[in-house]
Amino acid sequence: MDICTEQATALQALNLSASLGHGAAHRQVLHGIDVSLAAGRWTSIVGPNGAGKSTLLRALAGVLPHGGEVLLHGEPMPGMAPRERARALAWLAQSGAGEASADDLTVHDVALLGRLPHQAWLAPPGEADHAAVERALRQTQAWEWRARPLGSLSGGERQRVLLARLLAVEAGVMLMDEPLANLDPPHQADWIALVRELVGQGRTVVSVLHEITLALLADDIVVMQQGHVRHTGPCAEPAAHRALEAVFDHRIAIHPLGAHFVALPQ
Ligand SMILES: Nc1ncnc2c1ncn2[C@@H]1O[C@H](COP(=O)(O)OP(=O)(O)OP(=O)(O)O)[C@@H](O)[C@H]1O
Repeated sequence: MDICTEQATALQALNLSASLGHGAAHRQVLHGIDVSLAAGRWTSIVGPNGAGKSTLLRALAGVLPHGGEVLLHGEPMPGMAPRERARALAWLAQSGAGEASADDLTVHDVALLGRLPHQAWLAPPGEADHAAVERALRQTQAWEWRARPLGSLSGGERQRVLLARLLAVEAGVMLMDEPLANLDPPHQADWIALVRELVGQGRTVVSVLHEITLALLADDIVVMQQGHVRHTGPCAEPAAHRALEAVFDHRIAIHPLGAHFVALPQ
């Protein structure tokens, strides 16, 4: 079932394929993926280790060469002006992926990087940029650390700053790879509340998550295995739960808990 039969589509992959590695390590990682991600909803992408979740997210973010097409609001991404695209779609990389180079920057300056797509070439940041950065750092409770170098923070604190950088973009579509990595349970709950708030404002959130119980709090789910999408649909549907159990070799079982669902190891 297509997620977006009734909603507008924010992002769409058409026959998407991608390969990684060179020489003997070269391998095809995504195999002809067709998926539609609904606008104004929160979609979780889940699947076993190595299923291709991060690769799919990177291809959707336009940061990985790929075959097939990615459409953002119906428009082919390569045809969009880079700044326009960077304002419309923001991406949070998997924790630790290429962020060490920002270690000497202050927390404030890291978050300010999220405003680059809004700034004129070589122009200093304006009032709107500073306001967006403060808002974002307060949303992730990172404002107090604004003068500290990123490299001096713990893993979870750092993750909250990188999340603030993404929020500072104020993009309509936000892709997040393992946004809950290193976050303690209260900050995981804060992130979920924040996503609900963003979706309530009409934004689109797509997150790769490993914790299935948390992933099932989303509106929709994309279940991946071995570079293929095995299922897409609303999180509450039994077909999604059966697909999840199958891709994890029935080593998890999904049970209802009040209005939600929990995934328990078998
Ligand atoms: N540089 C690379 N060269 C070759 N293969 C790679 C490379 N990077 C990743 N892969 C392979 O691509 C596949 C998909 O990786 P990807 O990181 O997208 O999976 P994932 O579903 O996000 O995994 P995880 O849950 O472990 O984070 C894996 O089998 C991985 O081994």
